[in-house]
Amino acid sequence: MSAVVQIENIDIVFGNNSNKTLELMDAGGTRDNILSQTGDVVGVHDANLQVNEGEICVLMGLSGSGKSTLLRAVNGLNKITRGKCLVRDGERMVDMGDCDEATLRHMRTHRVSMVFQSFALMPWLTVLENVTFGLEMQGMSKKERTEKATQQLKMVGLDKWADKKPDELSGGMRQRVGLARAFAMDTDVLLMDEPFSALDPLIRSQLQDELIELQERLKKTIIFVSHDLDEALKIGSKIVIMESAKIIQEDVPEQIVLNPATEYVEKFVAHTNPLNVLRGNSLMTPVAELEVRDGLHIAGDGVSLKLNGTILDKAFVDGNEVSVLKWDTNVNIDTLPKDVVLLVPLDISMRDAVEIRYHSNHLMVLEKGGECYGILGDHHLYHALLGKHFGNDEDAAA
Ligand SMILES: Nc1ncnc2c1ncn2[C@@H]1O[C@H](COP(=O)(O)OP(=O)(O)OP(=O)(O)O)[C@@H](O)[C@H]1O
Repeated sequence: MSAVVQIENIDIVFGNNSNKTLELMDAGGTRDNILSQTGDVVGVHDANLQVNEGEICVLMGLSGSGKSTLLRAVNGLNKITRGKCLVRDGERMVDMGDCDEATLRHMRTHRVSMVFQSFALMPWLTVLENVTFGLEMQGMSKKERTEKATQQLKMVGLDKWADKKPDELSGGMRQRVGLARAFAMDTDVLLMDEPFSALDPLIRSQLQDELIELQERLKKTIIFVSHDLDEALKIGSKIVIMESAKIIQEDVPEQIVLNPATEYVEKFVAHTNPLNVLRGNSLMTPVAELEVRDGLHIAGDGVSLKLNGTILDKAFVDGNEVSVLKWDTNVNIDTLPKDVVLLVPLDISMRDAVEIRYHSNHLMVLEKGGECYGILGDHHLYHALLGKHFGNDEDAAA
């Protein structure tokens, strides 16, 4: 995978005694300790992070944990005290903390753009002019930039509002203009600092969906700051958790929920909705762990399975054979018959699994490439809903 942003051992210190502060940081001093000794605030402490092309990397953590400080290092808005923040510029990597003004300007106009929480629109310009503004800095002709901006406004459903001023728009619409402006710049990297947090939940969820959709089409590399884990899990392909200026966990969403690295992460995770994150393969009981009686695998809830090697041959409910039906996301769950055993994809989302179980009478068998991997029943789903899926809880086996 190719890195677009490569953060290497970054420390960011606010204050006038950075040499002394770095010494104290290296000696293991805490933030509070350092503040009282030097008066400096440690914004980021020894952060390492690689963000690859097409990823949405979400920086998550409590207020003051250093998310915005780290984000702002990527476009050179925050001075890096020590370490490197490399951003790809064609064939080379530019160190945003150690480049001349012209390079920094080039990077900000062509490689890295930013969407702010406060929208940061210019109130005296129209919606269209707000979007074309950055394109003018890129040296684009008037005709070209009007075309491009109109196209981006269309993408966020605001082309009819092009001539309005920002104060004639709602908060959600203004943030859409902010998104259109950032996407119009067509930079490889988009930095988004809590862009949706000022919006009400419905609009927020809608904009999250739109961002995911836009990203699928445009394949940008996005670094997104949020203090809402549900938002992070929904949009992030990678989650980075920060606490007290340090990165304490970096992983894919499902692993953050299944294996929180510390109590701090566990506290965040405890309040998330597992339906949106967990998948069948991390909840199931593997076929190998099922009891075998008289040549049948006992799946539980009255269901037993006859396997031919790893292939499901027959299914029985209370000793009577029932049909086996394959389900995938192209099949409408509402149309599924009730008295069948369903073969579902190994990585089925928990939301689909719960919905299937709501419509059918029996547990599911997880398959991939025709081979059976495990079973997923009520016990597994309740287990996850109750947050008992942390660690290696033995109780997970039905
Ligand atoms: N320009 C600055 N000057 C001095 N201290 C700063 C500056 N910017 C940030 N800090 C400090 O650095 C620490 C990290 O702040 P930062 O804004 O990165 O946190 P955050 O995780 O983004 O928080 P929030 O979710 O509240 O925005 C805080 O203690 C903050 O006070």
